[in-house]
Amino acid sequence: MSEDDLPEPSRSPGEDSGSQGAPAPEAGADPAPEAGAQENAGSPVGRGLSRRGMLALLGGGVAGASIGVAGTAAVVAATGSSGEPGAGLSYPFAGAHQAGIVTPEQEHLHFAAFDIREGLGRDDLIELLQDWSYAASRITQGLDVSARGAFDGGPYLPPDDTGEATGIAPAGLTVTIGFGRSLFSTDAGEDRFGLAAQLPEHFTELPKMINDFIDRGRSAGDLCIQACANDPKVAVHAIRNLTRIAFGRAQLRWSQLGYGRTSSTSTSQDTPRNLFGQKDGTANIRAEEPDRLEEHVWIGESQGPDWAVNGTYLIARRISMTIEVWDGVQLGEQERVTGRDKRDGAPLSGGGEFDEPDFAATDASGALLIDERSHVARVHPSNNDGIRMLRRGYNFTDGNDDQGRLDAGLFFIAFVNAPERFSVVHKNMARDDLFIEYLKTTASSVFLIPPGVSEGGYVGQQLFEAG
Ligand SMILES: C=CC1=C(C)c2cc3[nH]c(cc4nc(cc5[nH]c(cc1n2)c(C)c5CCC(=O)O)C(CCC(=O)O)=C4C)c(C)c3C=C
Ligand SMILES: [Fe+2]
Repeated sequence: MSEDDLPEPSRSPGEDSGSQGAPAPEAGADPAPEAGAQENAGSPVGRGLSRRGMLALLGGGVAGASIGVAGTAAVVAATGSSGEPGAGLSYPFAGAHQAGIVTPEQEHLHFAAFDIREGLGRDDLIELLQDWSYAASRITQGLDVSARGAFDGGPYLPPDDTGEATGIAPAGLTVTIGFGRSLFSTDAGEDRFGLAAQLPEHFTELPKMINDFIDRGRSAGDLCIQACANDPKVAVHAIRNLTRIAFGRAQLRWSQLGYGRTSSTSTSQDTPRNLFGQKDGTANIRAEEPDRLEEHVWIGESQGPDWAVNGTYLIARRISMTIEVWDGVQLGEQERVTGRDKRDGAPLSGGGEFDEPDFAATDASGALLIDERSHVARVHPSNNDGIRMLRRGYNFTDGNDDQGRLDAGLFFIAFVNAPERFSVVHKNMARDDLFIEYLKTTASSVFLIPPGVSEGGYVGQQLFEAG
């Protein structure tokens, strides 16, 4: 992918030849009045980073350093040269919905939540979202975060881009940006960004569940970024560089790495296995099911508000799985708990993997073939007012405890058009799902994922234009 394949970039101060001869801004100086309102300001691809974004890449305080360097070369991270699966694959950043939801689920995740720095206001938030949109529109196409990138900023400045994705990007990278409830109103009721009136009525928190041991430091946040890619380094590069751009404006609150998808979001994908060895994602909503997506995933006009239509809610739950306990459980019991055959993922009522479970089917003695307390029975739409969700989770393994047990599990991600609908299913699961014995939830978050970015827009623009 060459930079020439992208819409003509506009020239932002100090970023390329357009700034030749311009006075070098002093690092740490307030942005010029016009900063953030650069030429072609509508286009995330064409905008360029704000002056503050560029300063952040310099480390936020290189006293006296000039950033008015004329850099003429477009820096391009070569695509598809590593031989990694999907290395040359790219998904557009712009669209009706954000990428990273129905996009065929990639193999690796780096998820991050951020808090906006105290004292910052609405314009600062908008500028950050513009900078993130600009950088995301580049890195998802295999480019460096800025035109100067990893190598063309000259020998006397830290490079704009950290460089580790060069040669392996974009690897199917998607960057999905979301808003926490605290962005609209803090727990103390503070309206830091003049957004309280825009808080959607459906944007509720999840109730506490049985087996919830929630670490607040690993939950929630003002903003989130979900970076998914088919190469782990590309996903980490995305979060690392977007975090750098946010320096001085938003601070990383928590982050989670995930490996090996635990779902399928397209009919083109095989069903993967989770750390319990189960086929996971069989009955998921897929990109090829537009009616189900409209009904269960995308925020519709009747749900609103208008600015959020075509967006969705992301539920993230870090669920530790007691894998050593599970590993000692007999195969037949493991299957009873799940309600599906472990080898082929078929429901215990019979048929193949993709056949619907028959919860009324019995054996010769009259016993139900699928236990009423099995996971599949508890979470099935027929037991939950027809509610479905789009699951997009990942495995995690974060070391071990002092008894030698792995700290491993499922970083569960689901997209629904109202958190309350997720809670209905979740309550049913928490109440008497046989699975609960093997699970412990250590973090829980809800983020609103605003609709997609139009050519010429930035993530969340609809919200800020709404009032
Ligand atoms: C409340 C939402 C859910 C949580 C939390 C959850 C955790 C969880 N699930 C598995 C493993 C499997 N889940 C499966 C199906 C399935 N799970 C949910 C919801 C939650 N799971 C739904 C809605 C469904 C689909 C139900 C249906 O329509 O049939 C399956 C079966 C295969 C599949 O369809 O994907 C497995 C296996 C784990 C390990 C886990 C927490 C660690
Ligand atoms: Fe499940």
